[in-house]
Order: sequence, then structure tokens, then C-alpha cells
Amino acid sequence: MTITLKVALLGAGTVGAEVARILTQDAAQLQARSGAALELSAVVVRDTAADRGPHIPRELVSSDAEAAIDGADLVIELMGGLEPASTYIRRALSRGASVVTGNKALLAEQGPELFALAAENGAELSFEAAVAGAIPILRPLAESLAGDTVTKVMGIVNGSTNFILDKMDREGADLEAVMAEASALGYLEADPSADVEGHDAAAKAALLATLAFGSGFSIDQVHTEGITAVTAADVEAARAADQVIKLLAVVERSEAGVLMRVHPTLISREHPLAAVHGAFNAVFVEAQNAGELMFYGPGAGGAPTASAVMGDLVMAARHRLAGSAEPTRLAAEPIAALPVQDAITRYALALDVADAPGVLARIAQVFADHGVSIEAMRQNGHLDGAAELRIITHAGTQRALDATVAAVNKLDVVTGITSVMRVEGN
Ligand SMILES: NC(=O)C1=CN([C@@H]2O[C@H](COP(=O)(O)OP(=O)(O)OC[C@H]3O[C@@H](n4cnc5c(N)ncnc54)[C@H](O)[C@@H]3O)[C@@H](O)[C@H]2O)C=CC1
Ligand SMILES: N[C@@H](CC=O)C(=O)O
Ligand code: NA
Repeated sequence: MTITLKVALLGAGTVGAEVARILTQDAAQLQARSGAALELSAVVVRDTAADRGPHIPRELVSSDAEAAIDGADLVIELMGGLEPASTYIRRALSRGASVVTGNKALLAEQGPELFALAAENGAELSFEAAVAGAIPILRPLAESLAGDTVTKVMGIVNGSTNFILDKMDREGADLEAVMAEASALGYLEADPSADVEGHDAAAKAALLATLAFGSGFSIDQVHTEGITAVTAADVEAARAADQVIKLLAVVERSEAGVLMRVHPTLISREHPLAAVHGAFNAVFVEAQNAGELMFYGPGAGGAPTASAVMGDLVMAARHRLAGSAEPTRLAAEPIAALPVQDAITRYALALDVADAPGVLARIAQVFADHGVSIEAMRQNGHLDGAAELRIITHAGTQRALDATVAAVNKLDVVTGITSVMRVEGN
């Protein structure tokens, strides 16, 4: 006898439309893998009059989310945003229906509450699509590495900003010019500022930390800098130094707690992350016993993200048939989130200075006074008696580096600090 599980799809945009296509086209394989026929029972959209192609039959389309949820065994939420997504997910979980979502914005604010609601109701809430698109990263952190101790996760987790920075690097384009292209390819969030201001990567950083360290973290605990201040000149200067600028998310565990940060970062062109182009993502994981692991693949776009949704859906169906939902397990005692001033990083600075005897010594003295060690210093003289000075520091706390930058800025021989950026790798 074939068991049928009814699947309600909330949202049929870039990702939802691809999910509907795969549910139809790969129905036989999905049934073989999950053990049940996965029947699309309702598709909830805003515009019910729009033609949505052959994979979304008109009779399934409605704007009645409550009815769709109440008639489903499994609910896929791909509308995005906090509301009404949160209310709909809560309704589904409260009824015992398992939910699959790609909504990192919601989970990075309400994750622990929603995990608890799922567990209370014997339902499952899964969200592999929410971080790094198609790349399996959350399940490996929560399951494959459950017997190890993860100490650090670092990577490129936002496809659209990587696409934009990559175009700026390869074509010398500026940010505004490349955004329209990223939007047409379905990489950007409904509100693109979520991408370029770093909030999308910050939500993903909070989710990575939550699963890597087994404690609930939220987006407001992540230090966040986006790419809006990165200019074509910054990208060109990096290129001249054989470096590339990437938006990195870094989450690290120490005795004191967990530090989470997202910011543009200079890396050498030799670094493996420099080879991550277009909307691809790459995530490095360091664990005490496993050592270093690297995950790489498409981080955004309809079909790749739908792949992660479908994997979660098959697992949710299997667990439902087995009568055992898999909860997201968090430690009873929360782990502290640390301030970014505690981060240990290297800085690259570009300064405009007077080209006169003793200037370098005075600047170097300020670094020494703050306990910050200089790794490299290069001066390019200009004809007008001014010079550009580029300094790379050894690793120090951000607290010490920020104090150094502030003190250097006050020197009368320094006319301006034109760029301060963190550096990773060699
Ligand atoms: N596009 C991508 O590459 C990725 C997207 N995601 C996430 O997946 C989710 C969906 O993303 P996309 O498909 O790109 O978004 P989208 O904007 O293309 O699609 C969302 C759809 O939901 C509909 N919708 C929104 N609110 C609704 C409501 N109240 N009632 C009915 N329909 C409503 C919209 O009309 C739209 O058609 C978001 O949470 C996003 O963050 C996750 C990973 C990658
Ligand atoms: N807007 C996001 C989509 C995937 O999460 C991105 O650019 O990575
Ligand atoms: Na993923």
C-alpha cells in the first residue's frame, strides 16, 4: 500500500517554483527515497491569478495559508521574512506537521523558540537551505560532527555579495552596476540590503554557531559589516597587492565563549577562498579530532537551494513514517557571545602621510605603544611631498588595533586613513 504525505508549499518564488518542479518531475524517485508519495496538496501565493507554469496546477493555488497548513503533513515555507512566516510555521508545528524552510532571517531571531515548539509537538523543523544554499553544512555540523568538538567555522556564506565582489575584481565594475545582474539571477534577498549590508551573512553566522556549538545564538550577537563601503579603488588596491576582498563570516569558540563576525576581508590570491567565484560559497570547519574540513558549492539560486529543501523534505518524510522526529539539540546552559573587540585579527591599513624624515618612526612608535606588531610596511611617495603608507599588522585583539588606528589618525603627519580592513591567511 502506498502511503501518501501531503505537502503544502508556502511561497512560489525563485526557490518555491523549483521545489514544485522537482516534486513533480522527480516524484517516483522521491517516493522511493522517502518511502511515501509526496503529494503537493496546496501552493500558497500572493498573486493567485498569475500563471505559474506546468508544475503548479491552478487548482492547488490559493492565498489561504491556514487551510493549506491544516491539510498538510509536511509544510515547506519559502516566503521569507519574519511575518507571516513565523505565524505559519508555528501553526504547522503546533499541529505536529514537520516544516522545511530556507528562512535564515526568521531562524536567526526565533530559532530556539521554534526548535522547542517542534520538539514539544513531535514535529521536525529543518533548514539546510538557510545556510550556504545547496551545500550540506548544517546537517554535517549537527550530525556528522556530533561526536567531535568544533572550534571554528569560517567562510563565504552569501552568494550575491561574492558574485558582486568577484565581478568587481574581474571586471573593475562598481557595486551598483553589478547588483541588477545578481538580482536577475535570483541571488538577492527580497530586500537586497540584507545581502549588501551583511545581515544575510550574519543570520547564517548565527545559525552556523548555533549548530556548531550547540547553543542558541541570534543575529544581534554577530558583529556585522557589509560590502557597501567597498569601492572599486579598494578592489584595485587589493589586486595590486595580489589580494582579493571577500565577505567572510567567522564563528569561533574559546574557553570564554563564542565570537561571531561578518566583514569584508583581504585574503591572498593563493588562499583557497580566493578561488570561490560567482555565487558559490565555501565553508571551512575546524574540529578538534577531524582537523580541517572544507565544504564548497552553489550558495544561492533557485534549483541549488531547492536541492537542499528537497533533502530536508525526504528526511522529514522518512522520520514521520518511522514516528521519530529529529529535534535540534541545544545545550541546557547557554554559551556566552563575546564582543568583537576580543577578536584576534590582522589589519591592513592605508594612510596618507607627509613624506618627511622621521614620519615612519613616529607612526611605528604608536603601534609599539599599543602593543601592536607591524608585519609589513610599504611607502609610495608622491611628487607633492605626500606619500601613501600601507601597513599590515600581526594578529592582535581588535581592541588594541582600533585604539592604534585612532591614535595614528591623531598624528599631525597623518592626513587621512583611507582604508582599514581585516586580513585572513598569509
Ligand atoms: N534565492 C536564494 O538563492 C535563496 C533563498 N533562500 C531563502 O528562501 C526563501 C525564499 O527565497 P526566494 O524564493 O528567493 O524568494 P522570492 O521573493 O523569490 O519568493 C518568495 C515568494 O513568496 C511569496 N510570498 C511572500 N509573502 C507571502 C505571503 N504573505 N503570502 C503568500 N505568498 C507570499 C512572494 O510573493 C514570492 O513569490 C527566503 O527565506 C530566502 O531567504 C535561501 C537560500 C537561497
Ligand atoms: N541572498 C542569499 C541567498 C542565499 O542564501 C545569498 O546571496 O547568498
Ligand atoms: Na545548505
